[in-house]
Amino acid sequence: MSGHGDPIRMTARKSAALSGVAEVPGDKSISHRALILGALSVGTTKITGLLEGQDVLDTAKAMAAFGAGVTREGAGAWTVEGVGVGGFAEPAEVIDCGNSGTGVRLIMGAMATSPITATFTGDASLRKRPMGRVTDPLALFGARAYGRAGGRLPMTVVGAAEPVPVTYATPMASAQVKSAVLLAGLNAPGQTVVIEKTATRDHTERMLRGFGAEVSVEATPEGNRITLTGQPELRGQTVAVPRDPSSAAFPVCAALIVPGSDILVPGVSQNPTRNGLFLTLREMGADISFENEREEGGEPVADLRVRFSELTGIEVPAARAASQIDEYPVLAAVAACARGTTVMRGVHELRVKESDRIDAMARGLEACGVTVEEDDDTLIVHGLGPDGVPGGATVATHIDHRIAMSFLVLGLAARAPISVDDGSPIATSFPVFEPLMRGLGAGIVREG
Ligand SMILES: O=C(O)C1=C[C@@H](OP(=O)(O)O)[C@@H](O)[C@H](O)C1
Ligand SMILES: C=C(OP(=O)(O)O)C(=O)O
Repeated sequence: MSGHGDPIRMTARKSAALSGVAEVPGDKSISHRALILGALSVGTTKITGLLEGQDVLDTAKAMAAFGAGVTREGAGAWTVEGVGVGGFAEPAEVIDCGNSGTGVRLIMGAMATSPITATFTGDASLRKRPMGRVTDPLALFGARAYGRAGGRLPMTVVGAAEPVPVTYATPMASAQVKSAVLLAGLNAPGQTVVIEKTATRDHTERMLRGFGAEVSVEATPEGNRITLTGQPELRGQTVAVPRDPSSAAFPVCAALIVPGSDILVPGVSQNPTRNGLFLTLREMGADISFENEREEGGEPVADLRVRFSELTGIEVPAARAASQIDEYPVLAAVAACARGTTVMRGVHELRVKESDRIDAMARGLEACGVTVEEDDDTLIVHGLGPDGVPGGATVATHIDHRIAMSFLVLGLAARAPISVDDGSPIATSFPVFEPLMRGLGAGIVREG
């Protein structure tokens, strides 16, 4: 949906201890991929636990527009009748990916090596985000892209009629770029290779293998070298989507900063390409125990028992950035409640998310009475300790779900309430955020 609806003003007030079980919904990254790989397979893919957030619903609609049969059978239960690699039909309508960078970039990759043309758009946030990072490598396969200045949406991609395989070293740590190249490589003859200096989330590689593609990963001095053999026959699968660790971050962080809290967050991914935040929080002194470690939906998971903790600021290494890239906003909120300074380095990529997240967090924290320093690639938060954050501000969320949720979490621990000007984007990734947080005892309300 490119139409961004009426803003929803929301407020969080200082909370009594949080308690209970926080069952967060399905992983957003895996949900997008389940739909796309299902569409590129022969036969039926049955998905359970699909995240029914707007980002993923927009991808489901897009897969139907490219010719797949996409049906909702029940809550989180979907089936996809695939068209096979190279089987995408030309969509008769503009593909609207709403707020989703993952959706648009992966779908561009998936269609770029078929002889079809598609036009993509999104909401006001997505239309500001750079697409050249994906269309540059797609051009090497023979695809062409025509967008607005700076490689912005709306953009038309003309797929390659005779695609050639590509070897591409990603210039930035981005699972979306890596995934777009691998998905394009599916319909190119021969081997497509992606080299990534820093490992990013590896769901595409894992799931491609699960759907029957040949994918190998080799550690080299230049980083991981991922090789895909083109033109496989992908076969429909059963996919049980595990819970989203990026959503789990919000109740986990809320429990850490609200005194007396003690909660359980089951089934949180321990995939090393996704678990950076939990390592960082432990280094800050967080009381988090990892119980019942097991595998769910092909991902290593654990139940997290989280208790309120007196936290200390740390230096978060740049090397960890990719494994917690979406968690920096809520980490910055937690850092405000820690004693001492938290230095987050290597975070430049945050500037090209749904908003410029370094700027959005810095301005919002300042409005709440927290001292912040930033440069292009660094965010530094001077913590005020538990019960030290004044709050009492309304923060601009810039159509960014993670900024909205981060400040609502901070409002649970601040001295005076914190409001966000628009909480509606929360529905893109975590549609049950409000009832889930209220179920733990958090005072989060809609205004007006
Ligand atoms: O591949 C994915 O599913 C994602 C990759 C990350 O983006 P980048 O590839 O831009 O780092 C992340 O921020 C996004 O929420 C989901
Ligand atoms: C960056 C995010 O998503 P996307 O890039 O898919 O819009 C996110 O969910 O934090």
